[in-house]
Amino acid sequence: MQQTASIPLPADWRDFFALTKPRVMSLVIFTGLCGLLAAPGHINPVLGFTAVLCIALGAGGAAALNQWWEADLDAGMKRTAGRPLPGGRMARTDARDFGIALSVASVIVMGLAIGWLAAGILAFSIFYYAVIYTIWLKPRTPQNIVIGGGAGAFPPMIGWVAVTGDITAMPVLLFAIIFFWTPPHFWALALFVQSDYAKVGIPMMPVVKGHRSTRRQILAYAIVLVPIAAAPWFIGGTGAVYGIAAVILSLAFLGFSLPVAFRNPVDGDGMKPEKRLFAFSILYLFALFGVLVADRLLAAYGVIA
Ligand code: HEM
Ligand SMILES: CC(C)=CCC/C(C)=C/CC/C(C)=C/COP(=O)(O)OP(=O)(O)O
Repeated sequence: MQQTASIPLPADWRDFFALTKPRVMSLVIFTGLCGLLAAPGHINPVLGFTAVLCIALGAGGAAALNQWWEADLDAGMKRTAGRPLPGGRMARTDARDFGIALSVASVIVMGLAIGWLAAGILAFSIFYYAVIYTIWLKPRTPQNIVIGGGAGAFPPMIGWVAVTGDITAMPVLLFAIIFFWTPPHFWALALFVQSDYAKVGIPMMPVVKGHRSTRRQILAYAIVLVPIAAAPWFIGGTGAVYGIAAVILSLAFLGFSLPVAFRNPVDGDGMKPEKRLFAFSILYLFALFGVLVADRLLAAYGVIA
């Protein structure tokens, strides 16, 4: 519902910053930066910085549009009730305009400074998150984050394409890694904030199919992630440093998923395995993409073949 002008709206720059979901987007930006640094070829550092800035602005803009659309839902959940819109610190139209401005600016600057293929993928991922996921899938299907997860998987591809100008097997594999990582990442969290989603009628997997089915699906995605994460090495796109680290990290991810998969929680047990899996999912992606870049730098400086 639109807030009335009589309500004081003391929004300052901190509220606009919060609207970009900076903590979540830090990993989105990091994977975009790693895609750019791991790509073969050279990009002028100023242009490289511009490309990453555009990914950050686009992701932040999409996050603002997500919160513009979901202000009423966010007001109903403990985890999100303090955000700038449900907190009553910002007019809803301001969030919408801010989101549109960031999104449009990011795509135009990316197109003019870097290239229109990277800009096109950026525009599509903004549309994917703000419209396909937020407006269409999220309120309709428990597969919302499986399909919608595609939006968050594009940033490394955008970074890569900013350097090379074309889409090859490697950026597609980087996309696939985040695509298969997203369900265990999110469902681990959904298992311990399930009552919040149920309260506002969002059909997240644990709410619709129950926790047992969600747990088994987490395991299935964690299993598939092992070969997918190692695939850049199998196809010769990286060296053994990445390959071995990818296998170890992915087996650890599987190790964190196993206790979640076969657990039957009781009230008040703290949901520790689920919380550990969620925390490790974030560490996993930071580490995997970090090693991807390290592997490339080691090869570039002749430390490894
Ligand atoms: C559709 C896909 C996804 C969904 C539904 C999802 C959902 C969530 C939610 C609800 C949180 C809790 C954050 C909060 O309290 O506001 C979270 C945290 C987080 N997500 Fe995701 N996520 C998705 C994909 C991604 C992707 C693609 C990335 C990065 C590549 C990512 C990175 C993070 C990080 C870093 C956090 C921790 C933020 C913190 O420390 O507070 N997520 N995610
Ligand atoms: C370049 C570009 C556009 C990148 C987009 C990156 C992207 C899609 C990230 C998804 C991560 C995210 C904030 C999920 C939150 O889900 P939610 O919005 O359902 O969570 P909530 O319940 O906290 O609102």
